[in-house]
Amino acid sequence: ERSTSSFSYSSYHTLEEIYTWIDNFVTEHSDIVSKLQIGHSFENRSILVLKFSTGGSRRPAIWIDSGIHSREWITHATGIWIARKIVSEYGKDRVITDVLNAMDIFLEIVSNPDGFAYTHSMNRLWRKNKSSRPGIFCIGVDLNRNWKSGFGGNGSNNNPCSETYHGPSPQSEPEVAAVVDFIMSHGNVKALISIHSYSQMLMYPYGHSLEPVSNQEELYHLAKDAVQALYEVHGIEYIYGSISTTLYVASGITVDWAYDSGIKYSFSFELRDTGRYGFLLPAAQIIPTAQETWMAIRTIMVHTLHH
Ligand SMILES: NS(=O)(=O)N[C@@H](Cc1ccccc1)C(=O)O
Ligand SMILES: [Zn+2]
Repeated sequence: ERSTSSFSYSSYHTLEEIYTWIDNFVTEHSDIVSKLQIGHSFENRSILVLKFSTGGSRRPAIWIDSGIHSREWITHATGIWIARKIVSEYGKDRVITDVLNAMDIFLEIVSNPDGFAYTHSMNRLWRKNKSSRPGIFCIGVDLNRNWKSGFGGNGSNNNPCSETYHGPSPQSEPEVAAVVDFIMSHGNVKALISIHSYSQMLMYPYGHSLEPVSNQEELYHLAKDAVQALYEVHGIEYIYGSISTTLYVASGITVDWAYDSGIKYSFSFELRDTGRYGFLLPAAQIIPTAQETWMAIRTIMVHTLHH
């Protein structure tokens, strides 16, 4: 269809519908949004990033990704809603206006397009990407275990048939390499937010070790404030803390790589719910989830702007 006005933000969508929405969204908001292609997936689908910018060149930036695990459909839906929220709040909400007058925002809504397409076609609960290699008869690498920091450590698996298979080497997967290349060449990303589901948690590094990061106090208090802002929207309670102490040890994860690459405000969300529906969260919860998640992300953005 020609415009986003017929797009339902309270429904789940296919890859094709999301990519069409992206094109219409960029056309309708070309003054502030542009579409970047940062690479191709294993099965040769485009890897797309929305850039929100009000000018300048290579401004400090905030990176947000969703959908790294393809079955976590609430995260893509939240990413789409957040894209629209950013453009609707610019010029209205003082905080977002200040953020966008000083920083750029990059939003990668479908970080695992092959896996996402597969959840619509063959297996709703597929998690990994769809890479295959000679002599290995299980498909896919866990894109949240393929990053360099702590690669191959505890909380990742060397078995290609495992759901947490880390892949043959760090950044072996094109979906990870594309993000690493983009963020490293940009060189001015100040915050990274990687969105997963489910468990209702807001976490920060490290996942691969129990040792606290240098700015642990700051991240703890920022997470606390973000979770409070989230709670005030619909009364949903999140827990927060470092990944390894709050959830479990996980190695080769996005936020550990980001942190070790100098992005000192790196967070990972686990959105709704706590297990009643899990990955099959009803569409009726998309907008409430996005609304509350936005308030937490907004809290992180404004802290990043001022520090
Ligand atoms: N989304 S999930 O169910 O896969 N859980 C995540 C938990 C997680 C999220 C962020 C960093 C490390 C670990 C996972 O990758 O295991
Ligand atoms: Zn996940």
